[in-house]
Amino acid sequence: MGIDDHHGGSFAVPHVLYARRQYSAEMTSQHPNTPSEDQIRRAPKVLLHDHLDGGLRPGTIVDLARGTGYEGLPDTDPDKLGRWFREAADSGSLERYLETFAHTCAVMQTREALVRVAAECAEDLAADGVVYAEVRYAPEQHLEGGLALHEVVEAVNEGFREGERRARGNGHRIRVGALLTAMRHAARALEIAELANSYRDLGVVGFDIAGAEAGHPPTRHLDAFEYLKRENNRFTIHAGEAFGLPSIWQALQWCGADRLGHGVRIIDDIHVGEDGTVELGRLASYVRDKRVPLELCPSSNLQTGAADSYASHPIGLLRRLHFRVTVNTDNRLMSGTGMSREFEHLVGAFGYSLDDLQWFTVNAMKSAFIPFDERLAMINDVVKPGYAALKSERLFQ
Ligand SMILES: O=c1[nH]cnc2c1ncn2[C@@H]1O[C@H](CO)[C@@H](O)[C@H]1O
Ligand SMILES: [Zn+2]
Repeated sequence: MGIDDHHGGSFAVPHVLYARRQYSAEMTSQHPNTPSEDQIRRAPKVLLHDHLDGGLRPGTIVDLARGTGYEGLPDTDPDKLGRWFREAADSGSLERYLETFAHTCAVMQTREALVRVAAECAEDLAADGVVYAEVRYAPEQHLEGGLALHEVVEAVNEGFREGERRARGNGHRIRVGALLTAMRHAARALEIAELANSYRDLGVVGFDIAGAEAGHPPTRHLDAFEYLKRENNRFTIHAGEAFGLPSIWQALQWCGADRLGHGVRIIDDIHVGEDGTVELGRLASYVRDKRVPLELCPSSNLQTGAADSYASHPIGLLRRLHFRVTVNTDNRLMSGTGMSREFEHLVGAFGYSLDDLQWFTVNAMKSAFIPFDERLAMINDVVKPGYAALKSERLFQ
């Protein structure tokens, strides 16, 4: 059976792979480099795909709703509200998953709210051991309270700086860059791309498009991507999540995306034979040969129906085939997750070692949109020493 024989939006990975993976997971569970939960939390982590409006603390949503008079929340008890988001997002469809953002966006319409949410985002990521993050949001979704687009960007930037300061005060180091997202069903992509360009070197490191994928091809926003290329600016595109190879192909070959948001359905172009031999189609070969970064988000994929389980998530095969795989949270609130949690799921499913987690982290740092010399310094001076210190712990046990 081929990997592209999928039903109802999920992928069937051949049994031969399951069997082999389970065997190797058993073997590696005894491996001295298998990290504990505490080590995963302390490991330096790099996050490239995280939505600001998908990561609010439930208590903050309740506070902000009370302050602004928003009465649409499905619950005002923070614990119950958190559970509501996770369950409502667990719908098996991207469109239904996206409906939950109406509530978070509703309470993010003032300068104060945006500063607070951004500051808490940086603080929460830092407390989880994230040292570098690119956090995205759609400025056009935060104008209902009368803010102008540039005021939204400045409020979020102020929040990120405040969160970085607070994190430092708590003994954590983090650096956060913003990605400005345009909504793919709307028609403001060029305007948002121009906004991203005018705030480059001022806290904004790139551009993205998001929203429902089926029926909204990225080529609709070609003018925005061509503009950014002319400006030598960088962008990622949500592609290959709820829709398959044509979306990935357009994002890369028509739009010129530097990275793929998700890109998980590249698996449709990879054939694994009964005997375990692997054949890559032209597009999958291109993605691997050109080292196109895949911003994979395992928990999010389980909720939107893009994958069935962690153990059968295509990340296992893509990592084995040395695609430029990165691990991401997508929406921490809707998935009840964080970077440590995503790593824990993968360690549980695939028996990954600290070396594997370092590999994902170095991949992510290499693929970040900050300048090359800074990426290199983050890898050599922060990521590698951090993992080396963790790996050395077993010598003293
Ligand atoms: O996984 C996803 N796929 C596509 N769009 C998404 C995903 N997660 C969030 N958003 C969309 O991006 C907007 C800006 O952050 C969110 O409001 C949500 O509509
Ligand atoms: Zn996303």
